Amino acid sequence: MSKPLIFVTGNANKLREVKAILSQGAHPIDLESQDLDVPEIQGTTEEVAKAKCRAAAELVGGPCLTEDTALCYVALKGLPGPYIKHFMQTIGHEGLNTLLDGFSTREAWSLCTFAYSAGPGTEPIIFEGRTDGTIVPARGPKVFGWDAVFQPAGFDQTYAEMDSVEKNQISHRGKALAKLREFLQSQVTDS
Ligand SMILES: O=c1[nH]c(=O)c2ncn([C@@H]3O[C@H](COP(=O)(O)OP(=O)(O)OP(=O)(O)O)[C@@H](O)[C@H]3O)c2[nH]1
Ligand SMILES: [Mg+2]
Repeated sequence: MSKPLIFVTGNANKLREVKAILSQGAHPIDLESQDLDVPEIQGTTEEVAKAKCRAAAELVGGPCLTEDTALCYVALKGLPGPYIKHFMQTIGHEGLNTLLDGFSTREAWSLCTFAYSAGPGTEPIIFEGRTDGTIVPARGPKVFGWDAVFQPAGFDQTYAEMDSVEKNQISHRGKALAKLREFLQSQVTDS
């Protein structure tokens, strides 16, 4: 390869290890690094939610709304959090339970984050709703995400066992939507 390959990273330790390995062998790879600010969806629920909304606004080319849902374990200081989708797809309902084996608490909270952007380049506004509960062996229909393993505090049913009206009244999403609705309605003018 004539031109050096650009490794986009701001991490000097990564660069050192990658350079060391790629410079070995019959065809050493010539690397250069550039510390560029590229989207990397990792961080707090708020950071992930805002990044999603910014990207969506660019694609939509105007005002838009996004929503990101997190499932946060007390024992894991809030993880899996915004990464719950990948956890759910990989380890399923059973894995979401066994993940907590050996910990002293199975408490969790579900967190919904709506993000509204007025358009590309404008900072998203966040509306959050949180419901505390416990992770339990799956009960009820397994039609929506991790509904079957989340039992809200003060109830003896999982989200999956509740009817949708009851769930919406107490859910993370229901609480976030109440705030979002107030905001959106306050934006409406009579003109
Ligand atoms: O049991 C559940 N009760 C809920 O109330 C709920 N809300 C979302 N989810 C799941 O949690 C992950 C979030 O990921 P997520 O926010 O990125 O959503 P998504 O990728 O499905 O949609 P979107 O990103 O296109 O809006 C996904 O696996 C969703 O299926 C829920 N599961
Ligand atoms: Mg998603």
